[in-house]
Amino acid sequence: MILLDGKKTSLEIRQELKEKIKAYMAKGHRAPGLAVILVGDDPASQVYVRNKEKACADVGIVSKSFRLSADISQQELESLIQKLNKESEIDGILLQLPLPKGLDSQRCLELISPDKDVDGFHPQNVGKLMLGLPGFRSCTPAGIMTLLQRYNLDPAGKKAVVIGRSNIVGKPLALLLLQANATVTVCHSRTKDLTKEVLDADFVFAAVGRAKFVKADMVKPGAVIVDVGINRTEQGLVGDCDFEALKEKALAITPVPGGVGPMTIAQLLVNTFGAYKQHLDL
Ligand SMILES: NC(=O)C1=CN([C@@H]2O[C@H](COP(=O)(O)OP(=O)(O)OC[C@H]3O[C@@H](n4cnc5c(N)ncnc54)[C@H](OP(=O)(O)O)[C@@H]3O)[C@@H](O)[C@H]2O)C=CC1
Ligand SMILES: Nc1nc(=O)c2c([nH]1)NC[C@@H]1CN(c3ccc(C(=O)N[C@@H](CCC(=O)O)C(=O)O)cc3)C=[N+]21
Repeated sequence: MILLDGKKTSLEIRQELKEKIKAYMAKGHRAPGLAVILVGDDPASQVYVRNKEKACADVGIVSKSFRLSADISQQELESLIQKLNKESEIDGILLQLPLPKGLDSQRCLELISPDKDVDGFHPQNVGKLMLGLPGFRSCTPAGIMTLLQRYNLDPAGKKAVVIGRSNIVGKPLALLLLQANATVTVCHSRTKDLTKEVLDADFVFAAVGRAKFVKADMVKPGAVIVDVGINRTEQGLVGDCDFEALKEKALAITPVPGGVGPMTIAQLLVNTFGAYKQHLDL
């Protein structure tokens, strides 16, 4: 079994990025800048935002965090986004999701300038993904594709099953796999015979949000398994896949923690550097 080590791979990517940013700064350019907006006090979101800040500092991206109270108005949040859109030293804007009730996240995401949309959530970037045009890609799916590439696991011509169809993971992941020439099936809560679909797959991607949802008897021996799930249980952080049972059967598998999560953060840094280079060229 090959352990797809997202932690290690993300550190390699971060090291490479650090060198590139250093080279830009040595030429006299400003540092790249990322604005992170966190509304409310959801503990999980606070952990992610802290991890993102640390990762930025480590590679030389200046991160500016905006921690707003849960009772902020839609209007106030929109004004902050509009202000950040205009700031020349801010290359990327990340609005941590989910937002507290009463705030319209879709409206906010559409307000973020597409050239600063390092999360790849703006309809313009989503459309570009659909068309196969260059643009920002959602960090989790893009990070997963990079992880597979670094382990020389090519889904071209293979059967890929994605469980989950969210706008941030399942749907964009399915499009990236299609672009990589996989034959893609997307499953969800209304899928009739999930086991039958998953048993057929050479590559299984689980983004469901239910602890140990994918069991060993659901997958074909020799499949590649990518576990996106982050579930906080009494036994700690658990993925959507039953890792202990699946590791015997899989050709390769991602752990949780230490798999997809760190790759998501590395991709955010890569996207921010991409936005920075575009902004310097303008
Ligand atoms: N590691 C990382 O970087 C990231 C991890 N995550 C984690 O990944 C998981 C998924 O996140 P996200 O995509 O945002 O989740 P959502 O809750 O938005 O989507 C879950 C999907 O799973 C489907 N689903 C639910 N129950 C079943 C079922 N019984 N059978 C088949 N499909 C089912 C849903 O179907 P339907 O559409 O029909 O309701 C839905 O499409 C979560 O654990 C989240 O914490 C998320 C983002 C990044
Ligand atoms: N605008 C926006 N963009 C996002 O990309 C976004 C978001 N909102 N909202 C929430 C989800 C979730 N997400 C994760 C990122 C890193 C880890 C991560 O680093 N996980 C570590 C463990 C961290 C821990 O201990 O909790 C790991 O898997 O090893 C997990 C989940 C990004 N998301």
